[in-house]
Amino acid sequence: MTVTPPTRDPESYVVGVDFGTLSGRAVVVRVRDGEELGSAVHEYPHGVIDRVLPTTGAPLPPDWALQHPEDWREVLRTAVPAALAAASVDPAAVVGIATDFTACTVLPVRGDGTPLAESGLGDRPHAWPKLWKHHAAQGQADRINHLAHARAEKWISRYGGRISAEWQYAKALQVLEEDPDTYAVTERWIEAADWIVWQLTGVETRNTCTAGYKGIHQDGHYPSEDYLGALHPGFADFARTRLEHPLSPLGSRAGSLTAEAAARTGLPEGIAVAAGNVDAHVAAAAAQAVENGRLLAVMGTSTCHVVNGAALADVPGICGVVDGGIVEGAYGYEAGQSAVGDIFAWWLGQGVPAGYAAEAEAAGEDLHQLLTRKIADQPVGGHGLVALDWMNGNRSTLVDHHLSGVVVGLTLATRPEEIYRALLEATAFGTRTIVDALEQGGVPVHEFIVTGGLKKNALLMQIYADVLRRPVSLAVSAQGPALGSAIHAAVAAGAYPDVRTAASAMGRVDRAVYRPDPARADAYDALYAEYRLLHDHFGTGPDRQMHRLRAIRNHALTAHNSEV
Ligand SMILES: Nc1ncnc2c1ncn2[C@@H]1O[C@H](COP(=O)(O)OP(=O)(O)O)[C@@H](O)[C@H]1O
Ligand SMILES: O=C(CO)[C@@H](O)[C@@H](O)COP(=O)(O)O
Repeated sequence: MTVTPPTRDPESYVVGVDFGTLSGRAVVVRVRDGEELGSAVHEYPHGVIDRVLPTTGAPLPPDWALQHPEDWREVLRTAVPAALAAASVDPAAVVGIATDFTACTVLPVRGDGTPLAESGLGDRPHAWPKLWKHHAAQGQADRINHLAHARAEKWISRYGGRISAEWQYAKALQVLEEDPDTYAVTERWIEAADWIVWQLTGVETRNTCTAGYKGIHQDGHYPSEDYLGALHPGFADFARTRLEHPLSPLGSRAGSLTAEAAARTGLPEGIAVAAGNVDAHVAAAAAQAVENGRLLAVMGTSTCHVVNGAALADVPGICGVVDGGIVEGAYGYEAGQSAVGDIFAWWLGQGVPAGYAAEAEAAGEDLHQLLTRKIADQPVGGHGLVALDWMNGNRSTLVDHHLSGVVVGLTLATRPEEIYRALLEATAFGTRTIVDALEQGGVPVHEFIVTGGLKKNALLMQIYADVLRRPVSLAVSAQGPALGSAIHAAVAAGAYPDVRTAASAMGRVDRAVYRPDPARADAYDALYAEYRLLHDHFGTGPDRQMHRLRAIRNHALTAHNSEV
């Protein structure tokens, strides 16, 4: 017997889908007020592919990170219907869907959008989608930056003076140089943010956010053929042949849901599909952080910092500034830390004795909660440690993924929870460096707002308030990016005239939940000074020790892999 779910009509609803690093989350939201009625998560079966290629079992070189397109399609097939069921709304009342993605997660495709990895080239690593944290193109990024400065390319200052190895051009150039046959059959090079919209609408579109921040699209142009050809003669036509496409502004309607996508998701055919977006930028709407000076830190596996400004400023070390990159009518600034929660998770996986796991289980806690509780009352500096937050390289403000982690001050008395706290603090110091760089570069920051999985750690939030000497506001939603996408879906469906209006009706924020304590803030100033000494020594000083160690590692592993 088919049970018809109770319907809350005549309300209308929208669906937001957030494609993260390890899973995709769908949320069903009421258009009138942003109420979240149901959600569902689908973990990617292949997760992050960083050890062996699934098709052949061949080992991947160091610093590689790939994903499987089928994992993303499965989110549409499973999480969207599950969220609809959890919300108990009649699918016929859903008027739009929007998606956001990690970035720069990018893939080579045929002219019809078929991923190369799924069209006969599955045994070639370079045919697979490269995840944002694929860091094996640092050499290409270094050359991109060197040449841009040598030729005084105007756009380089919009990217803090350095393009990251995580962004589109370094990754594409790596394909061309290491697997020219795969590059030759790449008809389009597309952000996963736009590819997923292609799956929903059946037509290719490109959004202003990823084109601007990750695709070096500034003032209406991609980098010139002259510049690209000077990088590599075969790269000259890269932007014209593989990227060029009219751009869709954020919140605009990219197209309509096809019959096939309707069958896959359980949503009505023909509803609005919004232009693609990035997980960090889209979340600003959910946290009411679209007004100038409200900086949103999206804190999870990594942290992205996004803030709008009225004026165009070139800020050294930021990821980028894009006109309308977060919301129309403002310059959107992005900066970031390539690992935050990932660093804490690394430590729990490596450095915690078995007895701690048993203690956590007995207390009904996870290890994050246990270590946080054990160390929460220690006075600032009581562990005698300072760490660098570069275990996944440094995105801002050094833009160098061959930098690595450091913990200074270890003794035989150092406890696991003390290292955990030093790592929490290191990420706060990294954020202080970024906020200071923005302000010194001419981008005012009036408010610091947090969204993402880490906002639930009260010790971490208090450390950020103390280290930054600023109140920390919290987005209300536990699903910042997915709610942000839902807000963009409402605009694309015509329910609101623009994203700002929709954000004020559908977004929520709790202001100044954590306030700085002056004594702790003073104590943190002393530790921050120690952090800066390490930062300058390893990050900008003449001693390139971290780069030498990376080269020694790569040489050893490459030699070993070619022997086995
Ligand atoms: N209580 C906690 N304190 C600190 N970090 C945590 C805690 N619980 C989970 N994490 C970290 O949060 C990260 C996941 O954040 P989340 O926002 O859910 O994911 P994503 O960034 O992929 O969207 C993981 O790296 C995990 O180590
Ligand atoms: O880099 C960006 C956005 O530019 C993020 O998508 C990337 O750091 C991944 O974010 P998550 O940590 O998975 O939320």
